[in-house]
Amino acid sequence: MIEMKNVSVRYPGAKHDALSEVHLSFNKGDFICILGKSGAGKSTFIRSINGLQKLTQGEVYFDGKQLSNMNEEQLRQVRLEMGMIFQLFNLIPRMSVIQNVLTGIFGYRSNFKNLIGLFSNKELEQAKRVISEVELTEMTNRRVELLSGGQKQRVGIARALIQQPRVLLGDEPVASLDPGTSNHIFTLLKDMHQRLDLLTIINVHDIDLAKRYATRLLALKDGKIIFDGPPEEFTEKNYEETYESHQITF
Ligand SMILES: Nc1ncnc2c1ncn2[C@@H]1O[C@H](COP(=O)(O)OP(=O)(O)OP(=O)(O)O)[C@@H](O)[C@H]1O
Repeated sequence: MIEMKNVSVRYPGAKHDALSEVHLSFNKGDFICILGKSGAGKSTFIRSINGLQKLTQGEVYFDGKQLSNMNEEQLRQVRLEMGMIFQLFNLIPRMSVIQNVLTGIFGYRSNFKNLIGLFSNKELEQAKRVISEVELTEMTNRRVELLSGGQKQRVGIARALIQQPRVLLGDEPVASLDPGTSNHIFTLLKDMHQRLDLLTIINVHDIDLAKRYATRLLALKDGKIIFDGPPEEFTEKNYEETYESHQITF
């Protein structure tokens, strides 16, 4: 479904690659968690998958089609098939839950309809359905700035789901949440993943969460993949290698 061939990213002026020679493929049904300490390249990795990040080298393919050969319209279509959730939710605070969720289908509609906020009954029904799937029906018309962090992230998930994606990407979606709420969000994500038969790829700091939910773990260090396998094979030694801190001498 997604293939990364020899992918590297180096930011302008940087001495090292943020992502270095990554060769991987992902299939429907994989629930992948990406581990790595701060700066390891996790966000760069996620953004490379949906074409948000320009590559320095290599190629990403979605259903066999090369992202770098696509025009803006084709890339927009690909991004509609890849829902994304974020650490800081990326919601519009003064708008209601349902208004935020409906922004998820802006990519399918004309700018004019988006501008005047004209939605069909079918679109409103779709929005209500995904809001109920994330258990927020009672909050449908509440402004999102009045919600808790966990509720905001559930709005973020509903906004991704209304796109009817085949791939769900998460860039540290629980990093701002407490452990109980993080666990609830992951339960919800795993449930969606199985019900909709998605490919899910999520960056996560918390190794316990990753081990509990992932079917496949990836660990990144200095932009390189240093582990790729089932969670039960991720050993203490792998952990130390992934999170090893560099000694700073003064
Ligand atoms: N826009 C940018 N311009 C220059 N350097 C960047 C940019 N974004 C990231 N980097 C650098 O690239 C490397 C990888 O960053 P990235 O954000 O992908 O890591 P990360 O693992 O997601 O970190 P964190 O967990 O702190 O979010 C880091 O050294 C970072 O400083």
